[in-house]
Amino acid sequence: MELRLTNVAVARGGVPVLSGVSFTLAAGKALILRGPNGSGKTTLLRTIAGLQPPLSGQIDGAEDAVAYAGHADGLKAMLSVAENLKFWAAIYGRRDIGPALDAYALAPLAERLTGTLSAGQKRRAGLARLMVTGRPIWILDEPTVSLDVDAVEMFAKAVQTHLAAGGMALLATHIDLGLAQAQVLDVTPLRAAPSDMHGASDEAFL
Ligand SMILES: Nc1ncnc2c1ncn2[C@@H]1O[C@H](COP(=O)(O)OP(=O)(O)OP(=O)(O)O)[C@@H](O)[C@H]1O
Repeated sequence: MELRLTNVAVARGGVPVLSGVSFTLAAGKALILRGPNGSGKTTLLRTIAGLQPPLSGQIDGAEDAVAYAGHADGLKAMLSVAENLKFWAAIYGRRDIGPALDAYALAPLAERLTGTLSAGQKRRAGLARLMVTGRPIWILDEPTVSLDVDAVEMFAKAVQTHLAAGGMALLATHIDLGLAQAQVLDVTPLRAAPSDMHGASDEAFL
């Protein structure tokens, strides 16, 4: 199994931000997107995750294979950590949340409402979500925001374990996670967009 992008172009707010993106990600491999703020990393990741269509080009291997962790943690504030993880596991027809709790040292917080967690604790619970999905391709947008040094290590270990089991990871991050298997893709924006983008938005809720 592999993820393949062929000549993909993406837009945000109706304005093209990236074009000509091609790569292949094989089982056990990671790809790190690098580029300045606003260069289109999030837009590309959202497109691969199926949250918006590409402008043009071909994306193969993503359908039913992707678990996405964007800027939001994807947690229900009024559910506990364990309830959130069980909810996500159930969506993907799974039950076991033990390894995810262990990987992110969440057992002591398992019964806490996620709305009462610190930012870093929430982020750990949000990342643990990916593990319970059983999906092979993890798509992660700035996953280490709010994480302390120990939590970054937990995350790097979780990704390494996922890759070692034949999974794949696509990450927008500026942190060195020590992923020996990682390729780096430098994202170059088509043009400086802000002046073109007055009032344009493709989000239902901002
Ligand atoms: N909801 C939106 N509606 C319209 N335009 C948007 C929206 N979100 C982002 N943009 C614009 O799209 C372009 C690409 O943004 P994107 O978030 O993909 O960049 P990024 O590389 O992920 O940036 P960062 O490193 O700051 O997270 C930017 O010019 C941005 O201002």
